Amino acid sequence: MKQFKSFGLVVVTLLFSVTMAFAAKPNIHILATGGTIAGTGSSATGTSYTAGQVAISALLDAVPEIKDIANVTGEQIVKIGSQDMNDQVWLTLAKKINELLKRADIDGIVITHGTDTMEETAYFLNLTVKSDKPVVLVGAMRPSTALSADGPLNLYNAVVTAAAKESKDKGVLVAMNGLILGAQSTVKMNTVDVQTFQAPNSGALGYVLNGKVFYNQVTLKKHTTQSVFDVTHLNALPKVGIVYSYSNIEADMVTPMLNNGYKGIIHAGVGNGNIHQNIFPVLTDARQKGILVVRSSRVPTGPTTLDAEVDDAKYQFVASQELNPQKSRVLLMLALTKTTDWKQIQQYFNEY
Ligand SMILES: NC(=O)C[C@H](N)C(=O)O
Repeated sequence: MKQFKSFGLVVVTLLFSVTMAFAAKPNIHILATGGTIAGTGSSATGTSYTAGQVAISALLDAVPEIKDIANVTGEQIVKIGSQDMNDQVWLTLAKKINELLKRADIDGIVITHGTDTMEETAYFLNLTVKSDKPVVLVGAMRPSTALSADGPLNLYNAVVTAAAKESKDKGVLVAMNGLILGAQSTVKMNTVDVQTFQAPNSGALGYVLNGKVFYNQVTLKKHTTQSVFDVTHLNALPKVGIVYSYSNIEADMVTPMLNNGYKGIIHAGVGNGNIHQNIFPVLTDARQKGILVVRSSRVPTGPTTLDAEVDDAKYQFVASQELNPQKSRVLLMLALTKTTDWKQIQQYFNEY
């Protein structure tokens, strides 16, 4: 009888600790979109491969250690190279994440994503997710079949980041090659290197080491719960395009944008967002037609500032501050869902 009692006690204790261990682990949901992290190639050493081939379940099976840090569930949203990313996927992701994060049984989200447009998706979600729970994007520069594929450790680090209490209210994050970067400041800086994601204007927010996160700074830009942008009832985004400037650019590169439904033009200018005299009149015509014009720069670092060589107030142009052209496009699309007032839009560019 005594033996039976102590056996019962052991079983209860075991059950309790298993339940506690399970309960103590955060619940992380993975949304998979494809990219090189899910890419396969015919050779382990070559550079040619196809992105977005492997399902999320197989990616997770490759990193069983993830189960030690979180209870992970996952679903496939799309299976694409992120060069094919589009507004519909962004809207789907934002709406889905907002629904998922309302649930008490989900503590954070990881999105597997191609690196080509990761910074844009991250910034779009940074402005449209309405929760302070961690949302972390992750990808890889080498396909899953490569020697020293970077995907498995990146995925592990992304789950560590999403599962960490310290990641709360930091805005949408990118976890790549050991760094934790903020969506607003991170940029893909190298076409092939695994250390491609950097924040050239302000630096990384922190890093992941040995399964733990370490933060050194936070962003002062508005994001997630402070953002005024809401996609709940949106099924499309205003059409905004980018014009890349260069020596001798001619007006006919820009004029088609005045008659094809564009609500906004991002000018990737030279230097501090300067505009060639050949296209300056086209951009002032755009303003006459009510099309918003944002001056950004093709220079990779530094802000595009108000009233440097261009009198923005005179022409009713907006200066992009530290946003590069592709992120300026994201903010202008969302800004245009609220207003066409260039002064208000300039305010958004100052704050976000
Ligand atoms: N490294 C990558 O993920 C590149 C790939 N083209 C993508 O963005 O999907």
